[in-house]
Amino acid sequence: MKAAVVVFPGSNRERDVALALKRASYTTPAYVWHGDTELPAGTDLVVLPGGFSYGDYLRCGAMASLSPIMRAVKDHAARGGHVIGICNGFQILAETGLVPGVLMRNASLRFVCRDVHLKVETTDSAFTGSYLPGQVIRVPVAHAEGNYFADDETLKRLEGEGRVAFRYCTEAGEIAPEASPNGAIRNIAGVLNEKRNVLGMMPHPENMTETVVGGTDGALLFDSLAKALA
Ligand SMILES: NC(=O)CC[C@H](N)C(=O)O
Repeated sequence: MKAAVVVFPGSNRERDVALALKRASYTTPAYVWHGDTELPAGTDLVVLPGGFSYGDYLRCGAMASLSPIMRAVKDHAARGGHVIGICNGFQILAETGLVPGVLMRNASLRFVCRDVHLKVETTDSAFTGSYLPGQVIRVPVAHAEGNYFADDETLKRLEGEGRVAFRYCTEAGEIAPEASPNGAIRNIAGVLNEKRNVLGMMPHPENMTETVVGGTDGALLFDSLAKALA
């Protein structure tokens, strides 16, 4: 799997995600500067990492969505290439329209940094194929604008097409509003696009990939990708 990690001014998880990808695929990802206009030839997977692109000015992800590289990322996705946006990367995907919905300020109006539980709602994607259906995993969140919202029509389509990838839940797997760190509608933590080749998610699987940092539940996402895009 050939992966490219896009670096924006203010990204901060690019090395974490590169390490997680390298561990899963035994291949070192390329870093691509946001001002570049082309992806490395043969790129299978584009990663938009977490962070504070452009200092979160205007709205998280709004300015980064207009970076020169995003045209190449859109073309890659249109050709069926895979794209994952994590946290700030999800915000950038939502701003570009590559995934539906918006990320609003957390309901608490506070930055929330803690572990959460997620229910894997679909294993029918290159990102989630190595999980068990309905598996409850623990990964961290660290964001101020992760409050997912979409209109009723969009939600109906997302649910009907099995495109909600992850939902915040309790440790026992209950989809309870109090299990959500940000007030996201229907506890949605991650969504797929229509062709299922683009995933946006707020939590950070790349920060839960080794026991020494608290667990390995996030590693399966990168294993899924390494297998699907081998
Ligand atoms: N860790 C992140 O990517 C944070 C995203 C964004 N800066 C926010 O606070 O919502």
